[in-house]
Amino acid sequence: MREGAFDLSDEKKIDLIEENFHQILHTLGMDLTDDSLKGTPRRVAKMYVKEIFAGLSPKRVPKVSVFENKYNYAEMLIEKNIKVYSTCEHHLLPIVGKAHVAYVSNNTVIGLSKINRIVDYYAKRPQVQERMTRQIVEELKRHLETEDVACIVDAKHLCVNSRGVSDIDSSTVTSDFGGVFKKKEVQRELFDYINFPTKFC
Ligand SMILES: Nc1nc2c(ncn2[C@@H]2O[C@H](COP(=O)(O)OP(=O)(O)OP(=O)(O)O)[C@@H](O)[C@H]2O)c(=O)[nH]1
Ligand SMILES: [Zn+2]
Repeated sequence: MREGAFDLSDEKKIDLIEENFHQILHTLGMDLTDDSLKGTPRRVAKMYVKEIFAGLSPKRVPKVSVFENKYNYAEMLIEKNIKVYSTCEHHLLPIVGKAHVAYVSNNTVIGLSKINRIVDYYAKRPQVQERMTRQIVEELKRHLETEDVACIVDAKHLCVNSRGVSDIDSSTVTSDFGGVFKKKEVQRELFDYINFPTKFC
């Protein structure tokens, strides 16, 4: 991350990005007096700062309370099919997919939704999938005070699916296996749970 980037307020960032997007669209020959286009530079700026790149701001890191594992639950816990909406940093096109996160408690547990929130926080940046996968695991290791954390991400990159090589069906799988998840038999158990057909209706 560039030094000093956090010194600017969100409002200032939106103003500057708006100006630059105005210039980009103008250069492309778009008529920025047109009703439907004239708000676009500011809309894009707001979307970057407040939505799709909101995870660049450390003040938005999810607050995670940890609890003692009073349930004496000693097996792996998996939060699966977590939605991933991210943006590839090479082309600024969407990355859309699912993350599956697992951990084995070292006497510490966290609220389930915090896992989804951590995934979302690191997704909301210009990303590469490999880095995002590792960041999710590192953040959870820190809160849970254990190495026994794993994350698998399966996502479609629109920069691959909709332009360039234009391969609509391909997706990218990344994984990070910490501690006990380095063992093949533990990974197999994790894959079985992920592939378990969860149907509620
Ligand atoms: N490793 C990795 N590569 C990615 C990710 N997202 C996009 N890419 C790739 O980053 C590469 C950027 O390569 P360049 O050759 O600089 O870009 P380009 O000329 O537009 O490449 P093409 O996409 O092949 O047209 C492309 O191969 C993308 O598919 C990611 O999350 N991880
Ligand atoms: Zn890309």
